Amino acid sequence: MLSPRFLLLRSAASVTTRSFCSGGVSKPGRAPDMAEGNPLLHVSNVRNRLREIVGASTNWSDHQQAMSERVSLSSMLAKSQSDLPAKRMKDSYLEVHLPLGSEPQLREKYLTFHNTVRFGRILEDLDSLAVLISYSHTYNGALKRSPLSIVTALVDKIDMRQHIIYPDCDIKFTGHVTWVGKTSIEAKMHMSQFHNGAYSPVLDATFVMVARDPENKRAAYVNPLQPEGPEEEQLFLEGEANKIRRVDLSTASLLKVAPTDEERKIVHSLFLNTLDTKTVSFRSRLLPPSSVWMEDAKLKGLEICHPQERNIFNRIFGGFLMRKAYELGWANACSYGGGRPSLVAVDDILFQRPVEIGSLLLLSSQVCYTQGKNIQVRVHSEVFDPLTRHHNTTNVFHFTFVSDRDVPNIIPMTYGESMLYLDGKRHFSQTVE
Ligand SMILES: CCCCCCCCCC(=O)SCCNC(=O)CCNC(=O)[C@H](O)C(C)(C)COP(=O)(O)OP(=O)(O)OC[C@H]1O[C@@H](n2cnc3c(N)ncnc32)[C@H](O)[C@@H]1OP(=O)(O)O
Repeated sequence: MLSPRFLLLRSAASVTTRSFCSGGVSKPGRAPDMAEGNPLLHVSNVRNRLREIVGASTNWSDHQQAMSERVSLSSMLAKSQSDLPAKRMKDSYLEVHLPLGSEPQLREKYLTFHNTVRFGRILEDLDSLAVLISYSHTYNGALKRSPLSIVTALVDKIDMRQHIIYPDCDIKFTGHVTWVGKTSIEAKMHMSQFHNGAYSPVLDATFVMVARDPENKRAAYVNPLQPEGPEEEQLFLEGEANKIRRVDLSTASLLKVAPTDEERKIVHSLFLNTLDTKTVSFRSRLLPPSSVWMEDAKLKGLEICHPQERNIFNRIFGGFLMRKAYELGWANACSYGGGRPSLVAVDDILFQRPVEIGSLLLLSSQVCYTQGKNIQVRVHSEVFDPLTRHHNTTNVFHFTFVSDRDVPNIIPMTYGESMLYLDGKRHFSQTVE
């Protein structure tokens, strides 16, 4: 679904003759709509808007006061979903600009050493946008503040449609709600970049957001969604199918059930390939040529969760967690493959529990599956409480990278590692399907 305004911008963009983004061209990658000062939502205003919607504090010292003010909004929550008016997809449609071409001072924050765009920053922007889209869907003009606390539950999928993101070309995000349950919302977003005189697609993302009460303690109803026309009906049906697929995937998780017959054969064949034929022993294992033991393909990190990284509900911002996990995963893929890997897909990032401010966040990345030039990386994050010494998983992230060369085969040694390998293979197959 495209709004008339979006169509107008696309046609304006298509008349320019600028060829490509390079440092030598004046005002490279500056889209006409940005150049003419079109008053569209600037990426840096998304978070300010979110703060206004929920009444979040701008100073950490005021956060308790802001939180207690929000508690009083509980009485504004709907008692059932049918008490809320149905919304259309266009009610939540948003278009946000990241003018890297028009605003050179903005580039610094997004720039990598290799003169590409930091994908971790894009993940942060997508997360904020998904939240704003969800608030647009649940907007109630009669209320000054929204009583809902909308959090990211899952990044279902991010498909890269091109690997290069230019650091000096304007970027545009668009998106809207495509499906709702009772308390959950699916938002689809698209990112495109102004290049060769027109916007071309860079990525498609699907996030699932969950609405909670003002204290973020229990689920809260969201407005139903009324699709209009066959295109929107189709999006809604896909959302329904996505929900069923997620349930099926979680039911078939290798943490709950045994691998399939075919998967068992794969694990056994990997095992046989590592046996030392000279010793006829189950215990003596040899690494096959051009291979790496899984144990040797890990990279770990620690984050101290400072107030600066808080979200509007005074927990750690999901986008920050994604950025940190992505950068660790990328560094691991980089050191594993020996080249500079590009991201192919992000899938199934699960936000299992919130990360409190002040937490010690342990991030652990593992290359878990390889095929040709492809590297599948899993990043696990957990908070560690130094007083109780308890560890609690908060997130699991899955990233698929492609290297510029063939990479060594990753080989599991233990049964647990074999399950990680199969899980990685399942995720990889999903992304290349
Ligand atoms: C100021 C600058 C920053 C501005 C940016 C603001 C951005 C704010 C966004 C964030 O940063 S959020 C931070 C990252 N996310 C989190 O910390 C969430 C951590 N996870 C949780 O708190 C819980 O796991 C969660 C609330 C997501 C789910 O809790 P429950 O498992 O108890 O949920 P419940 O069983 O009550 O189900 C509620 C709904 O969620 C759905 N759900 C739960 N887990 C899901 C999942 N994994 N995938 C899809 N849907 C899921 C579930 O189907 C159901 O939908 P329906 O009512 O529509 O049927």
